[in-house]
Amino acid sequence: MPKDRAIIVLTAPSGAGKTTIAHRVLEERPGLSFSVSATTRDARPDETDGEDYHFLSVDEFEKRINRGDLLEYEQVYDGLYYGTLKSEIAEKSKDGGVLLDIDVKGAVNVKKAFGDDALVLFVAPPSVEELERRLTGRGTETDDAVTTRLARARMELGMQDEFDAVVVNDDLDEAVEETLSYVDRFIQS
Ligand SMILES: Nc1ncnc2c1ncn2[C@@H]1O[C@H](COP(=O)(O)OP(=O)(O)OP(=O)(O)O)[C@@H](O)[C@H]1O
Ligand SMILES: Nc1nc2c(ncn2[C@@H]2O[C@H](COP(=O)(O)O)[C@@H](O)[C@H]2O)c(=O)[nH]1
Repeated sequence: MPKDRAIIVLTAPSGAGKTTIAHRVLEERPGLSFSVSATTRDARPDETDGEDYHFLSVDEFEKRINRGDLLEYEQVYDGLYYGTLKSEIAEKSKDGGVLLDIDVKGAVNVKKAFGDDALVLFVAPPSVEELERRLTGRGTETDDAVTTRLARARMELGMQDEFDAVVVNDDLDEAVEETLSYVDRFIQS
């Protein structure tokens, strides 16, 4: 029987490919909804406010924290805030399931909050060298930002055993298939 509430989290070091996998999973499973996070970073050229993120000022983000609107939040890189809005989870988790694309510490907090109602998949890059190639190739970060993200990645890779399963994103199609099989099993469990 399908679950009453389903929270699926893709977490990974920056650049491992979780957003790419998340988009493919949402295309393949249209019943799932995406949890649109709030952030204080600037939108990238291909990003849309309200679809990829809710882009907020620091002042607005801090007001939301003080109002208790956030399920979890982190200052992930360079003091930028990223967080999951409770309002994104409340209905979507009951209505076909919700997919979160969040950092590793946030994923630990979501698992603590939701226990068996949450499936947390760690997306691992095939190697740190490939992670660096992907981050550099994406062209969205400065060289300094790539260095910061890689330093954090080394710590995050050491935490992969804390999650429900690890999907190695080497061949993208295979990683998407593996993710879908975990998602389907979880939703039906
Ligand atoms: N299997 C793959 N093989 C080669 N390139 C890939 C693969 N998966 C993703 N990429 C590429 O790697 C880059 C990083 O992917 P993506 O933006 O999805 O990572 P991310 O984990 O969501 O990063 P962030 O946490 O910074 O948002 C993108 O340019 C994407 O096209
Ligand atoms: N703890 C949370 N982390 C989040 C959330 N939304 C996104 N993220 C993570 O931040 C980094 C950087 O993202 P980028 O889009 O600037 O490359 C990445 O690991 C995201 O997964 C959130 O709501 N909470």
